[in-house]
Amino acid sequence: MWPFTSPFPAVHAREVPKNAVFDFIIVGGGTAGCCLASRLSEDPKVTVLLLERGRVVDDWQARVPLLASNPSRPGTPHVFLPSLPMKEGNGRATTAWLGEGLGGATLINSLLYTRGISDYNRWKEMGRTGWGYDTELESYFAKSENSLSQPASFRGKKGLWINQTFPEESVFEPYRRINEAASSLGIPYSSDMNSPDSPATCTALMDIAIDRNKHRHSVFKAFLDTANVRRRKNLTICVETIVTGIKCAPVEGSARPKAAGVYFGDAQTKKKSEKFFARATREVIICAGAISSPQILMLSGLGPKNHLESHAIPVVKDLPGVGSYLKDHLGVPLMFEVPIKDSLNVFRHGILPVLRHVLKYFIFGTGLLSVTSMRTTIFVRTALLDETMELPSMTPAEQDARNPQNAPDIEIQPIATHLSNNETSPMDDIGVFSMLVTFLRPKSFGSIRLTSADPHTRPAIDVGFLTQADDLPIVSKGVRLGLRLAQQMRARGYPMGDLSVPKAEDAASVDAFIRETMRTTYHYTSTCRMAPEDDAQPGVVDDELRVHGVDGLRVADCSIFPDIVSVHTMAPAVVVAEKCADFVKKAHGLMQ
Ligand SMILES: Cc1cc2nc3c(=O)[nH]c(=O)nc-3n(C[C@H](O)[C@H](O)[C@H](O)COP(=O)(O)OP(=O)(O)OC[C@H]3O[C@@H](n4cnc5c(N)ncnc54)[C@H](O)[C@@H]3O)c2cc1C
Repeated sequence: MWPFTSPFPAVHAREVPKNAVFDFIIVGGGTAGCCLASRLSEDPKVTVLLLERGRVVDDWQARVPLLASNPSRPGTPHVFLPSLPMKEGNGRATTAWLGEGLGGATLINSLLYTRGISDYNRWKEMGRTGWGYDTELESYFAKSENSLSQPASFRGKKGLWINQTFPEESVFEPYRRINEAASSLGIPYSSDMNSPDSPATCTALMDIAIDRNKHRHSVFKAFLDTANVRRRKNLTICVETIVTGIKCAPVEGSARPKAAGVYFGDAQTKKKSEKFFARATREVIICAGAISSPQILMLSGLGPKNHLESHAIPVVKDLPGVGSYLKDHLGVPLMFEVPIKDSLNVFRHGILPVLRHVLKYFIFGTGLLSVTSMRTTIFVRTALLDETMELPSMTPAEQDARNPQNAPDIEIQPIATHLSNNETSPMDDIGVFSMLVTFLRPKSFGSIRLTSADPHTRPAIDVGFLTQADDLPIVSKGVRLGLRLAQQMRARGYPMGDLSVPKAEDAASVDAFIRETMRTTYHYTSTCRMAPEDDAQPGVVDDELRVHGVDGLRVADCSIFPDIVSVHTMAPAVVVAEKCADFVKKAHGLMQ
């Protein structure tokens, strides 16, 4: 039992034998990569190499749900990457945050498990065969999860990845108060927002990926459990290793090159001159996330021709879609002063609250440390709201969560702390409650571009927020909904002072506030879209995630989303991996 468990069986780049050969090589041991490595290595006859840039992080702090997501904690496996200046955001940058370690973003994220339903039916309407929700993806969601709280038959009970709800939402008074406020505006409550029968516009208690011991259930812990990995002699996990490119070799008698293997090196930049290569006899699958997957493709000569030539990278295949359609959910934080006991900042007020919650966690598995900072949420299709931000009664057709027309376009995420980007803030010492007004259906898109042909240099991130005119009015309505919720909370006697809100509620003041405060919510997608090459926004992979024009090469992570989903992106990333595993097994005659 932890802390006496044996160390995780991972190796480093220089320990992989020279000219090693594997059936499958997976690039990136993040959310999708861990799941895929687990599925492919279930078959002892195939060999799998998983290469991950970050470390194995499995100390006690990494297991405590709340602590692990604190970037100021030394040892948090993450990187911050400032974006390019936002043209529509007064030239400010926003900071992308990535989890870098075995488990990827699930090492540091809020663990909220949201499926999205109509999103996949929209993908199907866009022409993506095999990606609708009901008959095509629901079983994959169920396969990966073990839902401890939700009884419905479409929720998985035997999967490796545990999630549960925490009925203690009232730990923070504002969470209970905001739900009451939403209800007073006519927004219905859903007991399982992942149900196809839930109203699409709703408030909900979230499912959170936390195990029975109240430990963070990252995909690393779920899919690559130490004992399991030890038994799998056919799975090699290589960490602190950066993949620098894919070798695409010509194939005799074919116009299409084949992915023959992977170049990699030590992720420590000081040792970057050491170079290694491993050969893949069957496939290479890139799971490096929506920021890095397009970077790796471009470094390998797969991307927009002119861009590759500008970095003197020989073009293997002109793929204009690589990195070209980055989508993300922009967030606008509204912040209010509340009593300190109702805020996570209570931890900064003396040792007693800290001791109380540490004891509660380690003795009973309860208290603030046992859950991440979010518990409830509000999803709204703003077109349904009237001018006063109230929701007139919805028809059954308007509530149908399967219908893409009904997908929410705004989420109001209640968070019991401030959302200042500064390392220290005057708001550290007072009670703060934030509503992160999150825009779920952007038309705007940005891009990922190389800044150098050196794989150790991070790419340029242009988030592209609000570059399409249709987006701002919806974000503005979302902000006004947030302000109306605050008004309702106050009207019911909850003391809230304004800390960061628009100066006034007229359109100009709200728009100015949005431009001054908008930021990423870390849901990067669609940089290697699943779409045909001749799509209006050219695709990178086909409906079975194979890279156009190259054999033996797939991409499987959030980058392949044909369009961003209107929920959080962790569970959808896992479903992409589950689906990819079956594509691969089928293609190589490995289906049981
Ligand atoms: C702070 C934060 C909070 C979030 N909260 C939630 C939430 O509560 N719920 C939710 O649903 N979503 C949340 N998200 C989003 C969600 O977690 C991610 O969108 C999703 O997990 C990404 O999965 P992925 O497989 O595409 O990429 P990742 O999980 O990012 O995995 C990519 C992996 O590839 C590795 N890699 C990259 N480049 C290389 C290379 N060159 N060589 C080798 N390895 C490489 C990386 O180190 C990483 O481990 C959050 C994200 C963040 C950052």
